[in-house]
Amino acid sequence: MVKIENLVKRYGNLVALDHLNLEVQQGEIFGLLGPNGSGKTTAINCLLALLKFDKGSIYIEGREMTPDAYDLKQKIGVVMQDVAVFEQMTVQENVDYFCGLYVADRTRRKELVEEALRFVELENFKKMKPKQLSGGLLRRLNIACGIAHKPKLLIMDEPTVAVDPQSRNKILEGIIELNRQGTTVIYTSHYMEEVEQICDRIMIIDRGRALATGTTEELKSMIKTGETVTIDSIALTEEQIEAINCLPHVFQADYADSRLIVRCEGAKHNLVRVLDYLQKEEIGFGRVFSELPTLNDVFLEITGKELRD
Ligand SMILES: Nc1ncnc2c1ncn2[C@@H]1O[C@H](COP(=O)(O)OP(=O)(O)OP(=O)(O)O)[C@@H](O)[C@H]1O
Repeated sequence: MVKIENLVKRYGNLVALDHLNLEVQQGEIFGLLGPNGSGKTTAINCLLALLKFDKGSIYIEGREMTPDAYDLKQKIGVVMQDVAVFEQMTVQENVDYFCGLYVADRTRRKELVEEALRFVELENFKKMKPKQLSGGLLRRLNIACGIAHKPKLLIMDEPTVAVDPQSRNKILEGIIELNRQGTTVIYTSHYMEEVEQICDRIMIIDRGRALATGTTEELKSMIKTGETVTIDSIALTEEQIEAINCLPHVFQADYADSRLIVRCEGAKHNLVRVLDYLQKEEIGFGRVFSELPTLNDVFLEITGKELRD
C-alpha cells in the first residue's frame, strides 16, 4: 500500500533521512520506532508530500505521491504529534470542518461526524470548545478529526505523547478497532511498549536510517540477548565481575551503582547459574529480576545506546 524507496532528506548539512526504504502492506499496523530526532516526523511529512525531499520516491497504492495527488490524499487520514484544532469552534464543528475537506455531502458528513465522536467517546463533549477539554480528550478530538472521513490509510505521529495512561489505552484500543475495520495504519512512537502492543510489523529507525524491520519476534530473534538478569544492591570486585562474565551463556556483565546487569543468550537456568555463583562467593544482594528481551535490547545491541528516554 505504501512504498518508500531510497528516501534522502537533508536540512542543510543534517541528513535527516538517509536512504530510507519502507514498505507497508494493506491491512497492517506498521510501527516506526525510534528515539526523538531519529527522523520519524520527517518521513511522515515526506510521505504526505508536505515536505520536499532530496532523493528517492514514494508510492501509495502504486501511484507516486505528489503535492497535488488529491485523490490519494483523500484516502489518507492524519493525526499529527501536535494537536491541531480550531479553538473558536466546538468539538463537533472541528470534526465537521476536517471531515468537510473530504466529504461535501452534508447528510453523509453528519453521520460520519457522529460516528467519529462516538468512536472516540466524545459525544457528551460535542458542544464544548477545545480549551475546556483535558489533554487526553483533546488528543481524542484530534484523532476524531483525522478519522471521520474513514481513510483507508491512517498515519499517526506519536499520538500518545503526554497522554494519561487511561486515555493512552483508549487510543491504542481505538487504533486496533480501526484496523479491524480495514484501515491500514502507520504509527510512529518512541515508546517501545505501545509499538509492541499494537503493531504487526515494526521498523526501528535511528539517525534517519532503517536499522531493522520485522515482527516483534523477528526483531528479538536478531539479537544475542535471550535473557537479562538484574541484581540490585550488590557489591562486587573486578574479579567477581569477570567471573560472572565467564559463566556459561553470559556474554556481557555490567556493574554500576550497586546494580549488576547480566546479559545472557537464550538458555535454561541463566538466573540460577548467576545466583549459585553469588551464593558460593557469599555475596549479599537485594532485588533480583529476570527479563526476556525487549525492543530496547534490540536497539541497544544494534546502536550501543538506549532507546528509552
Ligand atoms: N525544519 C527543520 N530544520 C532543521 N532540522 C530539522 C527540522 N526538522 C527536523 N530537523 C532535524 O531532523 C532530525 C529528524 O527530526 P524528526 O523531527 O524527523 O525526528 P523524530 O524522530 O520525529 O523526532 P521527534 O519524536 O522528536 O519529533 C532531527 O535531528 C531534527 O533536529
